[in-house]
Amino acid sequence: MSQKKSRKRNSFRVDPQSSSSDQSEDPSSSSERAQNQKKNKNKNKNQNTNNNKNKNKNKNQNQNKKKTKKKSQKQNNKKTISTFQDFSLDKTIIRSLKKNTIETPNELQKVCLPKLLTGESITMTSNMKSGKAICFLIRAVELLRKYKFRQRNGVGAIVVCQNHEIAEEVNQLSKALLKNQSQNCGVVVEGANKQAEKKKLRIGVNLLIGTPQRLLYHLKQTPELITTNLKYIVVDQAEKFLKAGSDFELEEIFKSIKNRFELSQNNSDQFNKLQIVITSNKKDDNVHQLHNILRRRPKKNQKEKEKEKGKGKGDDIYHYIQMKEKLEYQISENLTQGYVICEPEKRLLLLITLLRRLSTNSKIIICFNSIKSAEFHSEILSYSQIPSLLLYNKMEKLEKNRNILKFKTANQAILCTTCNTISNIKFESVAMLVQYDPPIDEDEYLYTISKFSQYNPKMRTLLFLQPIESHYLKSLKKMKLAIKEFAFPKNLFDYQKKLEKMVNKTYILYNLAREAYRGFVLAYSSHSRKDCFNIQELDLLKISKSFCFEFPPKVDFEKTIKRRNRYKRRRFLNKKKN
Ligand SMILES: Nc1ncnc2c1ncn2[C@@H]1O[C@H](COP(=O)(O)OP(=O)(O)OP(=O)(O)O)[C@@H](O)[C@H]1O
Repeated sequence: MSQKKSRKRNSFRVDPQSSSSDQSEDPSSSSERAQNQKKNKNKNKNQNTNNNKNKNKNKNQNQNKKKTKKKSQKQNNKKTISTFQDFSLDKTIIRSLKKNTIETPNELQKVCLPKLLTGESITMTSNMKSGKAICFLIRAVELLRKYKFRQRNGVGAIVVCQNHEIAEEVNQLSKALLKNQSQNCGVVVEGANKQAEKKKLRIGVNLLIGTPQRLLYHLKQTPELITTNLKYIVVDQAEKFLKAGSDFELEEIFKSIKNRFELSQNNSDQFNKLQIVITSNKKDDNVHQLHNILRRRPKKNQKEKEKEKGKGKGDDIYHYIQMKEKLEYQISENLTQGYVICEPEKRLLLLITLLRRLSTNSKIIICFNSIKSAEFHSEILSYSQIPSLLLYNKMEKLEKNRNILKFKTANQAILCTTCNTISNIKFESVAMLVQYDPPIDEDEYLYTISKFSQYNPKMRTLLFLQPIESHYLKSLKKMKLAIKEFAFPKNLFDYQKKLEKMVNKTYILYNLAREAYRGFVLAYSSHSRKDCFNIQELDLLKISKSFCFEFPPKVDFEKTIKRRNRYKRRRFLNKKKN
């Protein structure tokens, strides 16, 4: 019994190797053992396959879990980004956004802001007024805050705008966003006093907004302008630069910034670290390529490009975000759109005649292409006993609000303004919108008309065009707009000589007229639609008559235009050489 017990105990303890030694000792039980071994082997096999199956199951389960996690993360991201707090922006920025009635981010901002806030360079393409400026300005303010910029640190961010109207608009938005911050912003544009700008730059500007020529001037001629701490550059509405053929000015700006970095010893690599943001209202292949051109990357062979593609490194190290390809506007069917073709010298007389006939019991808005022009016309209308209100973005807030309220509550009123100013104000019961200077392009025309038709479906619109601007009309008609020609009135109010005398005698009026004339010509020369608005074809003698001058006054805009032409010629010759 003791032996049996010991065997039994051993059998529990024996390992597979020792069993082979047992076989040699007891051959009669070998067949049973072989069968057992087979069974064990089969069992092991089954166990292994089961294990493998379990492993695969686990793998699949893990993968599924990961997928569901990612999905839920994405869903969470979509769900969570509903307010500006979700971007973990500073409270002060959110407060100033709220003050400007910007409480929830729109679709574009939900996509672009996270990328901008992580310091990525991007190109944003989307419809007009879709919140691009707000998006890049939030990043600028956040960046200046983060690095605790002081005036002595100089410029931390630059925004390049195509014309002074856009620059002023961006400046207003930046001022609103920087209200609770210790950083400041400044604008440098053509037509403004250079010495005053230099003085401001000497004291220190953290967010610098400007038109390309004036920016270039200060980069080259103002050594007190500190750019060694620059972190961020924005090119706003890049398609307009390309349309106007002024992208070479952008290249020059980036070149001189690079030179400035190279001159300061410690910052030789800083140019490559710059965050560059490009915005565009239209999808354009050239806008897509602008990033590499501005970065001044050396051109690569086909082989090098293919090699990089294989490694997963493209030439494009920035994100291209396109929200909507086509602009969608809704224009009320009851809206009457019209245009009148008018010789330049008769524009003002036509406007006065029209207003005299129409202004009883109706509200009329007149859009001009520059603030100075709006100011002058408002003044000259009141001298001609047609009282009018004035409205522009740069105005003092109190006066601006007062004028908006006056116009909104009046039964009969005339408002002189610029296109950019009124685009975001809700005006109701307006009888007529007069576009004394045509909007920059068809899209802007459509945008303003559709905005107004929302609140004034039975309104009339009137576009003033000169005979040399017939191309503009063609492009409007291509968009299949129901725009018809209004007959030119036979008896114009004969007032020209009186007006000229009045302007000549009154010092304030004369200065206003001169500034308005200058503003008009500068705005005309910076038009992106060169096929429609060609400064070379503009008859300055006739135009000066519409500003109540007998002869064109002496103003220094020719210098800027000449300089621009010189740049273009040089660039054209360089291209030819290459
Ligand atoms: N999330 C938002 N909520 C409410 N209003 C907004 C929002 N984003 C922008 N806006 C308003 O829309 C208007 C247009 O915004 P913005 O100037 O940023 O657009 P944009 O796309 O840069 O226009 P542009 O076509 O002139 O380049 C501004 O008055 C701004 O206050």
